[in-house]
Amino acid sequence: MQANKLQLRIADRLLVDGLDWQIGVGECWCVIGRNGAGKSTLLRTLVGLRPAEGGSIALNGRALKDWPLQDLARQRAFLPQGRNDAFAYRVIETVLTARHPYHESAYWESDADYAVAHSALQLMDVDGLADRDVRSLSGGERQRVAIAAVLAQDTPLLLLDEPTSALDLAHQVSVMSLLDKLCREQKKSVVMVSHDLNLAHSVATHALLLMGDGRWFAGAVDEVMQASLLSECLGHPIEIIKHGTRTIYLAGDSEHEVKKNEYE
Ligand SMILES: Nc1ncnc2c1ncn2[C@@H]1O[C@H](COP(=O)(O)OP(=O)(O)OP(=O)(O)O)[C@@H](O)[C@H]1O
Repeated sequence: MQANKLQLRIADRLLVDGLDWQIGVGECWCVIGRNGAGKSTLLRTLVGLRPAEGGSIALNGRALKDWPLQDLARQRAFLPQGRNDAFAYRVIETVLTARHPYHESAYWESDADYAVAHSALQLMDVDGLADRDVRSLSGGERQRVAIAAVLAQDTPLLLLDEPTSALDLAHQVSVMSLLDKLCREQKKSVVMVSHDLNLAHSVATHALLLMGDGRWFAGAVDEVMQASLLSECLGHPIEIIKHGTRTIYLAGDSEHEVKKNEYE
């Protein structure tokens, strides 16, 4: 996926200005920024759920707006930030809806669709909940079912808005290692929003920093996830500690606050 001179605005605020960005095969991008910086707006624009205010987006060299919806649904899957379950669907049914892009004329899901859905639920450690009403799930269980649906859509590009929100520590780590595996072994591309710098750094190959005033920085994680840039981006001092091969990000002393959030 490629963004050219992308501009995003909401009301009188310029969120992203002139974004030139290429998401390559097998890359895992983490989008970082303060609350309200425009991360979800960017993901929703990349998915095609809202128009850009300027510039263009292309997928496999073809403008996003020129893709038929069914074809697009075979190329990219989206995990939005929140869910509101109005109806009493079973868990397996919510995951099976992700297989609709593959139904040409068939009305019912095939055995193969069930197999894909169950295997996605297993990967997320929620296969035992397949027959439960989604409205009865805990927040973390519901989030894992939603990620299972994204996996069952089986697309080369995954756009995930805070995939680890509501997950316990063990499941945060297992989701990150699964994303890492999907990128490395299956050459999927991932774009995820995360507020957890350590988790993001553990899996991301690249990072996009949204500064909240239209400016942005994109590049390989170690180029972009630097203390000074992150501190400015997040409006709070960030310290970096090297521990063996690991890089650990810590929130610094707030007495030395970097720059107040001007847009809240
Ligand atoms: N429909 C809308 N009407 C007015 N303002 C909106 C609308 N949608 C989004 N905004 C504003 O646009 C800004 C960007 O929102 P967005 O959801 O993209 O932020 P974010 O970076 O994802 O934040 P968070 O970290 O809190 O999820 C916010 O200030 C938000 O209040």
